[in-house]
Amino acid sequence: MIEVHNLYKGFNGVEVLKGISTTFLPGKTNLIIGQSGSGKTVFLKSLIGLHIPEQGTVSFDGRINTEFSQKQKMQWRQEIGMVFQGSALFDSQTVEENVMFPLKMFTDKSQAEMLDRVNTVLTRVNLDNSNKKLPAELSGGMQKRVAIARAIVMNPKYLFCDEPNSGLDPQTAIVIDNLIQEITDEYKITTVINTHDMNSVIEIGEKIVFLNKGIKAWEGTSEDIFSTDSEAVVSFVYSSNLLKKVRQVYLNKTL
Ligand SMILES: Nc1ncnc2c1ncn2[C@@H]1O[C@H](COP(=O)(O)OP(=O)(O)OP(=O)(O)O)[C@@H](O)[C@H]1O
Repeated sequence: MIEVHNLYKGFNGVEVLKGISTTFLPGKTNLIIGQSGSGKTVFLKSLIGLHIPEQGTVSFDGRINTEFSQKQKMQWRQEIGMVFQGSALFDSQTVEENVMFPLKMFTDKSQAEMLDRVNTVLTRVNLDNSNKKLPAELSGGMQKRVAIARAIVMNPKYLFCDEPNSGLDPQTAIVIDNLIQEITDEYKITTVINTHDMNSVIEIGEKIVFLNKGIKAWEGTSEDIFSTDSEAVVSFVYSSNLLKKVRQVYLNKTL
């Protein structure tokens, strides 16, 4: 389980995260949602140590990440897979080289062992026969698959995804969401996803944390979110006229 306690982070005296506490469920897909600028990326980066919080703690199965020794930090880094916004693949490297990168960096496996592992995860994300292609030769959805393969190649305990659907059409976005959900279930990973895609909330939100102006304004499940009366959540969730109408018809509630 990932436990966050009273997390504060700001820049140049301006607070962005204002005392966030929550837990992310083990072996589940946990979503962080909220409007643009609500602090989702800063929060995600603070969880994985790319931002150092001014106050508060993040613990991974009871281990507080800011208290790690150098050796423990290296170990913990290897337990984390990350899918960055926009995939963040190395443009000049092939699919195979991109996915092999963490293995080369963190392990002393032989080339044959690494290749075997790379092929296993590429098959898992349904990307056989693309080993020698460059990212530019792939569609956006295929690039996300490569990014997911790279994120799971080290068999991580925790998977963090920053807007994994950005730039994808709605149908491809659902396929990528489902892939992340399947991998989470299969490998029992604790997955944390930043998104503002309501389809993701419906499809894969086993736990949802809603941020509003750097504060955790609500948390619950994808079932609860459509019936909550929290004003901030309602105005985020029902931001489209179509959903406003659905709310009116099915829940007999107006905004
Ligand atoms: N390195 C930084 N230095 C200064 N301010 C920052 C930095 N990173 C983020 N911020 C500020 O923190 C606030 C929250 O940004 P953040 O990127 O976390 O929002 P977000 O919810 O992820 O938005 P989006 O959905 O558009 O990606 C913004 O006002 C942003 O300008």
